Amino acid sequence: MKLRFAPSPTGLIHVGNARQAIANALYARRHGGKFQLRIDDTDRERSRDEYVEALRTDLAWLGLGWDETFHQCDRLAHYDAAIARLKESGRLYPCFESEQELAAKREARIRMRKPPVYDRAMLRMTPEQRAQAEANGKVPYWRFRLSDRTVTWDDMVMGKSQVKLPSISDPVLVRADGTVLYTLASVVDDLETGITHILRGEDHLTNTGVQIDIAEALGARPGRFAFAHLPLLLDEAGGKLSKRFDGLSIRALRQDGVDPGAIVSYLARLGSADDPAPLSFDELAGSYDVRRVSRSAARFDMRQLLALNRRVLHQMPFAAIRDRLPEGATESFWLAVRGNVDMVSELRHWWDVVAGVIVPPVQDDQGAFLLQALSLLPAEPWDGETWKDWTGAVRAASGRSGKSLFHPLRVALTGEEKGPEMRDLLPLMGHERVAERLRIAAR
Ligand SMILES: Nc1ncnc2c1ncn2[C@@H]1O[C@H](COP(=O)(O)OP(=O)(O)OP(=O)(O)O)[C@@H](O)[C@H]1O
Repeated sequence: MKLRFAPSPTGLIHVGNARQAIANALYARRHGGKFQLRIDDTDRERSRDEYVEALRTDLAWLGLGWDETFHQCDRLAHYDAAIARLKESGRLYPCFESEQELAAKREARIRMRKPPVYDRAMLRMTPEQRAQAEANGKVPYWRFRLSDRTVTWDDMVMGKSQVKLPSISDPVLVRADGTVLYTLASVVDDLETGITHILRGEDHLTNTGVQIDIAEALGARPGRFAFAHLPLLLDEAGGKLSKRFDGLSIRALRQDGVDPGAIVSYLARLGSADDPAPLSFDELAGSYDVRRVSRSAARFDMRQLLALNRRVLHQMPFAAIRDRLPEGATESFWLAVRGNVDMVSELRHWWDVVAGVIVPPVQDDQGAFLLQALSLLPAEPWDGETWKDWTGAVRAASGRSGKSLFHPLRVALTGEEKGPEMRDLLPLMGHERVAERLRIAAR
């Protein structure tokens, strides 16, 4: 068994693309198959090396390793061989119509209330007419003659699926400059590199009908591939995601400090019968079933992702996050703050609170109270009991309790209204820092 993720390097991958990559990787892991990363870079105008680099980095960051990888551009000779075979069997035929001619034909068909399907005029050309066109300096591009049938398959997500080939225009597979189009290159690679299962977005449904026909024209047996078409992921407003706007790119989520494990957990189960839960890749793979993915479009919801991110961080051991913590951060720091952060990027602030410099806000009318609290601050060493002992003494001396006791102290020491337990933070801050902040806040 072998699966593949085959992005075109035309932009930063977004959560929709990542959902497909994750589905393929989980399916492969679940069933002991291989996972291939194929770079679909035959469109030289839109493909960029920096996006190849970016997508490798993003997939690796998500923890999606691959067993093999290649660029379509390195396999041009294989596509040429397939093109030669299809020409020989008469399935590829040369065309000379210009864009304008085709547009005019389409309009005419629409006016006659006929479907705007290519009329195969070029298939009826005589050899003399072809020779004449070429003598006039025209260079042909090549269309694939689709079979006159309805292609059906049992889709693992969409169920019984079909594409009526007569209602589709014969696809162009070779441009006039001799370069191959994705539609053919993809089939050649899937056949020659032993792909068995194709999980991809439902934007490929019609393509699948066409590609099954091409695969069979190249000698593949019917049913050679198993297919699953996952619904497209929409943004929160129900709009289409695009590699051109990078708001929901994996890169942006990474820069915002979202944990890769949370992204994978979220996207693996979003729009399926299973609720997203903070699970490791292996745990997700253990129960992964693509048939449980819903047929309707799923919406990406940032709040749900952040809620999951919080749960992932909450249970994360120090060793797993050490590299992403601010320099010098200790295990006790992590254990103190992990239950209170939505994103890794917030850790910088909490590290400054316990080990750096923050400027606490001046609190009106609290000066005397804060100085009184300062005078009762115990000497070090401090531990998990110090906060309780200290505030107990402050309560007795000031007569305050509840919010009026704790709130001014928390704000003076952390600059925040809410946050991790003060009993955990206090020993990390140490006497000198605490005393200084009380003094500043009391001014
Ligand atoms: N919004 C989406 N939700 C889910 N899957 C998507 C979405 N957009 C693309 N995909 C899937 O991502 C995979 C990678 O495809 P591809 O790189 O062609 O993405 P694309 O975003 O459609 O890019 P391009 O605009 O360059 O064609 C395909 O399986 C495709 O079906």
